Amino acid sequence: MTQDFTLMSHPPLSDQPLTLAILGAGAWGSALAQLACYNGHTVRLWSRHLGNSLEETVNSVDVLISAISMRGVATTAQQLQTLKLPDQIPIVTATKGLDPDSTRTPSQLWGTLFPQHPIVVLSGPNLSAEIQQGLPAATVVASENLEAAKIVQRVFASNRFRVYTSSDPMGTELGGTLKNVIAIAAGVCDGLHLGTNAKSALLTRALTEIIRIGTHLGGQTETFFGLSGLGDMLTTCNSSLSRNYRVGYGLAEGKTLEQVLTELGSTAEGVNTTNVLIEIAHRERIPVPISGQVYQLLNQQITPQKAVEALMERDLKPEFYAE
Ligand SMILES: NC(=O)C1=CN([C@@H]2O[C@H](COP(=O)(O)OP(=O)(O)OC[C@H]3O[C@@H](n4cnc5c(N)ncnc54)[C@H](O)[C@@H]3O)[C@@H](O)[C@H]2O)C=CC1
Ligand SMILES: O=C(CO)COP(=O)(O)O
Repeated sequence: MTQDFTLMSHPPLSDQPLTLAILGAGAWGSALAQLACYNGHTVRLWSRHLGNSLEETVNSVDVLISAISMRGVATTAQQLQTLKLPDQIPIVTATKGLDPDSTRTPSQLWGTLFPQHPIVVLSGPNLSAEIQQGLPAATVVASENLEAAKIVQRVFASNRFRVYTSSDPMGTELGGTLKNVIAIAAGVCDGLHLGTNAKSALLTRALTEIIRIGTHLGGQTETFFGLSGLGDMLTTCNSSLSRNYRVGYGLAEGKTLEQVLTELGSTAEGVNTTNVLIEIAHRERIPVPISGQVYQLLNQQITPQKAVEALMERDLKPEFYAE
């Protein structure tokens, strides 16, 4: 049994109504389903908890969208490989995380398992609760296959959701992924009441750190100044709607990580992303001072106050220098 969604729709900006499969019926999958239904598309929503058939869900769809948490991406993609996907349909990944086993991004996982399909990354400053309320927002759809990105752009674009295309999937994906680590740091900063100057310093230096890692891994510098980079960082680091921000805030209040995650009861990708990022940074010798302190904090190696001290007392240097 598959679940077909039809909510109140408005005249679509897309050329014709399509049938979409959305995998993951959590906060983000549901918000994406609402946006697609608003444009008159038929949405089949699948999750392991709904108990519906994955095979029936993907049968004859025009676009497949994954909004599964990182921990479910590899197994779900492997499960899909055993089924028949319609030829060459775009696969859209909206997950913001890094795979702990391979240290790869979701789009890399999908691309390896489905080489015949164009892979499109969807990422931007998109707190699902605001989108579900119908508030205006913008996002980026990025792919090496620009035609596929344009199809996805038309699927979601409306008077409440502005969608830009990009030809830099890696940069677009990493911006949304790495800012979750920084959102934890921003939550700590606000939870300790360090003030506006400290927060601006943190976010500005964090953007430099994200660009250093992101370009090393293949993203383009300019992408990190766009919606999926700086844009998403500003949203997530300034909103108590962000679960990653709430993790940092809770730790600053003296709660344990376990306590914070239990209270949250939902996905905070930044915790796993920090651990995987530090593994990559050690392996590739990339300096990541802010993420390094978040790592120590999450792994109970340092207190929030000591993490701030450690960042303030680093070696003095010019603001901009060549690596
Ligand atoms: N909530 C938001 O505002 C946004 C979330 N995202 C990203 O979307 C992804 C999902 O986030 P949410 O929907 O908020 O999380 P959620 O916790 O509300 O939902 C997670 C979904 O993933 C599924 N899932 C988890 N483990 C699985 C497994 N092992 N196998 C199969 N399915 C599994 C769950 O059943 C659920 O449908 C995350 O990577 C998040 O960073 C991106 C943009 C906005
Ligand atoms: O990615 C998000 C907003 O763009 C959602 O942030 P959280 O996962 O921290 O809630």
